[in-house]
Amino acid sequence: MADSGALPAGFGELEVLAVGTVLLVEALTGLCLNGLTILSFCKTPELRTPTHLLVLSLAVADTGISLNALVAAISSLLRRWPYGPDGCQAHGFQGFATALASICSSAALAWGRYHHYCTRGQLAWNTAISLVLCVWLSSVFWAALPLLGWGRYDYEPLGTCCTLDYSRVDRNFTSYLFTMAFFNFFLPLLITLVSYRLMEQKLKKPGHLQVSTTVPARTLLLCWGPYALLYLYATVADVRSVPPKLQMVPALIAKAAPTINAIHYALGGDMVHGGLWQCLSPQRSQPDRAR
Ligand SMILES: CC1=C(/C=C/C(C)=C/C=C/C(C)=C/C=O)C(C)(C)CCC1
Repeated sequence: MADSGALPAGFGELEVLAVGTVLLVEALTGLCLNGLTILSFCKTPELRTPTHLLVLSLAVADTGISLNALVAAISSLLRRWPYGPDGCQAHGFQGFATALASICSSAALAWGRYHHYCTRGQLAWNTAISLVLCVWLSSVFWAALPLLGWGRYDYEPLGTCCTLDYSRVDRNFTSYLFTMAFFNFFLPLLITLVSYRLMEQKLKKPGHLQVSTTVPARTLLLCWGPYALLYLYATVADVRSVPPKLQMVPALIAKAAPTINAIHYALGGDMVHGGLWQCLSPQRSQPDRAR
């Protein structure tokens, strides 16, 4: 359906509408919640701490995923991809870069919190800025490689969004997939798991930790695990045996990550409570600066 407007193989009229609607809801909630997080950071000087810079990086990345989902939602509802093959490459690159930045920002934040809670010194601005730069430069680097010929972007089965193509499994695809997944999924997941485990061990006393130690790793696994499974499956078996509708499920699950992250890191923490609401009602108490 990329340009034609005809229904893609394996999808009915109602299913295309359902995918478009789910994507639209995910995109709009992700944009609103992460926009609120970014606004809180910009409007409240008390929130401008190195640890919150990592939350900001995550919110910016998640806004990028939500914008990507919005484009996919609109073209699904239009039932065609109006931006041509170059638009598909740009959409794949933008989606991939922001998705990888989101995964790596979660890991950076886990490490930042470990540093904050378990070592004596506060996280320094230099360290936080270097971490954010590393996250974004490495995400852009890995997302640019398919444009340069290592891996490639193509339409997802619905034909209304683009991502790393897994329909042609060759050495080029497998080598890119495993290297990229190692640096952008397994390593960040390991850093997240180890950081929160160490925090738990070090601060065993209840009430010491104001952050959940299990939600971040679970969110990474839940939101990006299905993609990892689909791509892994594509390397060992014929992916055409997976119904196209089922192939769209990981994309829909992953695009819920911006909403889950915003609820957990910003709305559940002091970012929005202490930030935006404080802007609106200045008589409120100052937020906990350290978290
Ligand atoms: C491939 C792959 C990964 C990344 C998937 C991404 C980043 C998908 C982004 C898709 C988008 C944004 C689609 C837009 O329509 C992981 C999780 C690192 C693990 C290994 C397999």
